[in-house]
Amino acid sequence: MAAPRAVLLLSGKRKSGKDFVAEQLRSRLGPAVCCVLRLSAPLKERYAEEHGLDFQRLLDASAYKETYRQDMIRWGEEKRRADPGFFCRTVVEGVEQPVWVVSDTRRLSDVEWFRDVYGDAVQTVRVVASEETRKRRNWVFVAGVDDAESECGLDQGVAFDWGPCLPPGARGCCCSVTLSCGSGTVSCVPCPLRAQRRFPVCLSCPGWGRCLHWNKALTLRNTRGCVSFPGGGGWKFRSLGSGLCPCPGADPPAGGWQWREVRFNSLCPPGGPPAGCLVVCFNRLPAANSPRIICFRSRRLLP
Ligand SMILES: Nc1ncnc2c1ncn2[C@@H]1O[C@H](COP(=O)(O)OP(=O)(O)OP(=O)(O)O)[C@@H](O)[C@H]1O
Ligand SMILES: C[C@@](O)(CCOP(=O)(O)O)CC(=O)O
Repeated sequence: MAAPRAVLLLSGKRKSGKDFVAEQLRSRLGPAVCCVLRLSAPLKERYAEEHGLDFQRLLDASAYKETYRQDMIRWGEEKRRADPGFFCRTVVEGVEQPVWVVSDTRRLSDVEWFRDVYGDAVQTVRVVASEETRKRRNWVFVAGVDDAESECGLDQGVAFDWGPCLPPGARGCCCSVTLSCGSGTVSCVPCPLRAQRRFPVCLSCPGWGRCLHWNKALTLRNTRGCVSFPGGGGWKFRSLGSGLCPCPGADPPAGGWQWREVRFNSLCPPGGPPAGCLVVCFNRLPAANSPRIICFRSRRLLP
């Protein structure tokens, strides 16, 4: 088996479109170049065998699959406890194409396995759809599934290489922002990424966050005039109040945060954004006066 040139690990909530995106990639690149790997395929196959079910029906986006999801999760987690790399090893067996798209990465242990084995070839991709869209695709919240590791295992802890909020043509990020509060403490923004509920994201922790309520939580001053929103009239950055972040010393300083430097780049600098930067990626402009969606990717704590 040849080593892959690229391994794209797709993750995202149920009905966000992971399989759809994976198929798009495969059809654009062609089956000789790209193959779609599903960690859940060997899981579903064995589960179907053991439980006398229809394996093919567990593979598609059907109600049939959803009936068994919770029990498949339980069953798969038992297997993973015994051998965390079991499903990963099984899906890569005999694959010859140079580009692999793993369409259902759900757990940190899966990301770690691929990174350990394939190193820099691995790229993490977050697929995101709004709750409304997912509902239109027949998603309904199920306790024990949507609030469990299977759905939330990668909400934190991975700084995704690719996200949903890049403007057309941008790679990596569309602007980078350096934050300083003068005292070196960290700030947090409330973030509804997880099931649209507000939860704290610490800017010192790597990972993607998304702030839908920018007026309440995060506003920016567009110092260079490179990015503007219709009807916005400039951006401000406000104090967020306290009690949002679990990290010690995380409260914003008196008077709120200030910008030390704001850089807007159309492309990420080679090697990624400078250390200590908060990388902010802006979604396509929404209609005037609708809530702005600001996605950000944080790096490390600023000095
Ligand atoms: N961008 C899109 N445009 C149109 N339809 C889409 C798009 N993305 C997904 N869909 C449709 O939404 C449904 C759910 O998508 P998909 O199965 O890819 O989601 P998923 O994230 O893989 O879900 P699951 O976690 O349940 O496997 C499918 O019927 C798919 O065709
Ligand atoms: C049981 C499970 O593999 C089902 C995944 O199905 P799908 O990717 O939504 O088609 C989910 C999990 O492993 O947690």
